[in-house]
Amino acid sequence: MIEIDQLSKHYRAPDGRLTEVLQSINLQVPQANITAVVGPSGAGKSTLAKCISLLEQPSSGSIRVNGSDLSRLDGEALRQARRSIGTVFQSSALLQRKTAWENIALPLRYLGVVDRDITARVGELLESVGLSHKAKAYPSQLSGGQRQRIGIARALALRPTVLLADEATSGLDPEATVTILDLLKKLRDDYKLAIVLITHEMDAVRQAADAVAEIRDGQIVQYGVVKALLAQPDSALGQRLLPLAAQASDAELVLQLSYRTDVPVTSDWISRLSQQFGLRIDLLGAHVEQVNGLQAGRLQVGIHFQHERLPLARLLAQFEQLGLIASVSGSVLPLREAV
Ligand SMILES: Nc1ncnc2c1ncn2[C@@H]1O[C@H](COP(=O)(O)OP(=O)(O)OP(=O)(O)O)[C@@H](O)[C@H]1O
Repeated sequence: MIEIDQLSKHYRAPDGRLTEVLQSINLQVPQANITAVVGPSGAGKSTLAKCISLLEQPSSGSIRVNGSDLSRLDGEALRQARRSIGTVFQSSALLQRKTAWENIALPLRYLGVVDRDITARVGELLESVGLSHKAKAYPSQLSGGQRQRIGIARALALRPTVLLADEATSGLDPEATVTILDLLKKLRDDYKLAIVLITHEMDAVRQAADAVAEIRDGQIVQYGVVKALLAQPDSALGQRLLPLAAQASDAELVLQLSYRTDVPVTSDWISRLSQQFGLRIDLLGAHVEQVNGLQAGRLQVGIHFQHERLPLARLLAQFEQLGLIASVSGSVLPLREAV
């Protein structure tokens, strides 16, 4: 488990002025969990990654891995501590003149592990990233996604409990991205890894993350469990996880809907509701996907009341029964009247 507590980082410019890059960051990633950190360019993601990978010392605050504070160490203690955190970056940074096998073996060689144990461990790692057949290939003979998988195997060589993946899928094609994200999920489950996934791609968050934190101007401005965010029609992060392009409507009431994650939504809900309450329901936009084995969806609908106006609370309750959480995003009626 990694616990980041009140982490701040500032840089001092040559003229003595301070630039506050991270301010009081709190983030916990338990074992067997992938937490994504998203945010716009310049928000502080790379600086956070450097602090987690112990390349930079925090100005204040702590970073604890399995209870021990790694942020105040130096020398041999720091070298030892680094082993509990594996890192993969955007470019897999493999040595070009060494084979995939030799690249993975490097951290073990530096540590003085005996040859027989290196052979066993590298074999195991190649298998866990699905590339046993590429042991003898050089990086130039591998695809971008395969290089990244070898980079992940190397990051895991010393059996870390935390894996930091900093833009690990940026620049990969969609197919390779899916392979890497599936691999991260498998490693999370097999090795109970706490994975910090730094990314600017919401697709990656949707496909792989259990939780997501949004960082802006050096601060965490939103945090949530992905499953819960997907079921919140009015959460900004949830909306970005399942972005929706909806057409305009002249309906009396426009509702945002999200699938509840605990009740399956039947495909005929529009006709059922329409018939039951004499409504015309226009589907203005929809984004429905499987997310971590769950059917997740965000929809926008326009409601025309054909007969009497149904009280809003009653209508929302009907949606909820059908497995849809609704919130009002537009109404031509004063809402008081609609209620
Ligand atoms: N060594 C440094 N000295 C001074 N300012 C720095 C230093 N490193 C980063 N910064 C500043 O800190 C802020 C955050 O930078 P950082 O690289 O962490 O952002 P980021 O979220 O990773 O952006 P991107 O997605 O573009 O990589 C930026 O305004 C940057 O200029």
